[in-house]
Amino acid sequence: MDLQAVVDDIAAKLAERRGEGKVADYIPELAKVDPKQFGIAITTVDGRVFTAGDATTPFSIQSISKVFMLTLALGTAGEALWKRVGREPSGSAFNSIVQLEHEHGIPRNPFINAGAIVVCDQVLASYKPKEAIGEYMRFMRSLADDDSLLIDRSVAKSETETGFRNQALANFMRSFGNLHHDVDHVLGVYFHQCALAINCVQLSRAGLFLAAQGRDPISGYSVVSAKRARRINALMLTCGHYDGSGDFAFHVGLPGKSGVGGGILAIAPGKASVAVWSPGLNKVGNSALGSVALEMLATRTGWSVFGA
Ligand SMILES: NC(=O)CC[C@H](N)C(=O)O
Repeated sequence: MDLQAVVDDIAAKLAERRGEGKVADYIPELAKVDPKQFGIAITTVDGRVFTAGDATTPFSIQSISKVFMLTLALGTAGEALWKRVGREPSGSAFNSIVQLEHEHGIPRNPFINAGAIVVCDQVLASYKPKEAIGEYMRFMRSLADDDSLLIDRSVAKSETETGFRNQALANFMRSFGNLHHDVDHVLGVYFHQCALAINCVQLSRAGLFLAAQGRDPISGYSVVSAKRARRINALMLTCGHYDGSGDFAFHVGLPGKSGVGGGILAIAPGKASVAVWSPGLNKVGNSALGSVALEMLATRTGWSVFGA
């Protein structure tokens, strides 16, 4: 299959739809991003890279970071993490608080904000806040095979100043005893992980271990066990798009994780890691054109985990 022709065709077909959706504006710094951008990058398990559009323009990783922080937290806490966070789709918005009261401060899954905040708290059991961010950056640079990755401090600051909802979630969980560290420290780590600037090429490279049974097929480095990679993919499939997870499985059929920066990481197990980016979001907070692009890709490649 000519994957370069596939991504070129997707970018060409979506050219006139650039700007669809609504850029996240609850984080003031993200509201400044030009919505008419679109990029796609595929890194295959045999190390080939195919790109089209704005594939090397950096964007804010936002919630896609939750996949990588979860990987780090499972590395330090192992299965004990699952006592503090569930593995069920929430059927609610990414920043919802409603289930937390009924479920005694235990978030539904690690990919909604409440769950990701618990994951940060878990990482702080092993590292001081600055070290936790340092460890995350070391991990991301090594996975992306790119030492130039940086956190966008203006995005982190913007979210620190306006993250009232996340503060509410963190304080609420603390009241149930499911947050063990200082709320400001936990959120400091969370906001900085979300503020990582990354482009489609770097992101598709960073996710490659999930397409290759936990092992980076290019460096040969074992990131996680095959079982853990499979389980992270399962969580991405069921919970990676919040209240749009069912629809994403229906249309695309790949484990995926979205972020309000407009990026989506999708994993085609045994085949490739794919990153798409377009800042305009649909009503559940997932990239509008990014979702369409991945549906086109899945249709053209037959890569859906549910069959061609
Ligand atoms: N869905 C997202 O990407 C949300 C991440 C964002 N940093 C927040 O906490 O609101």
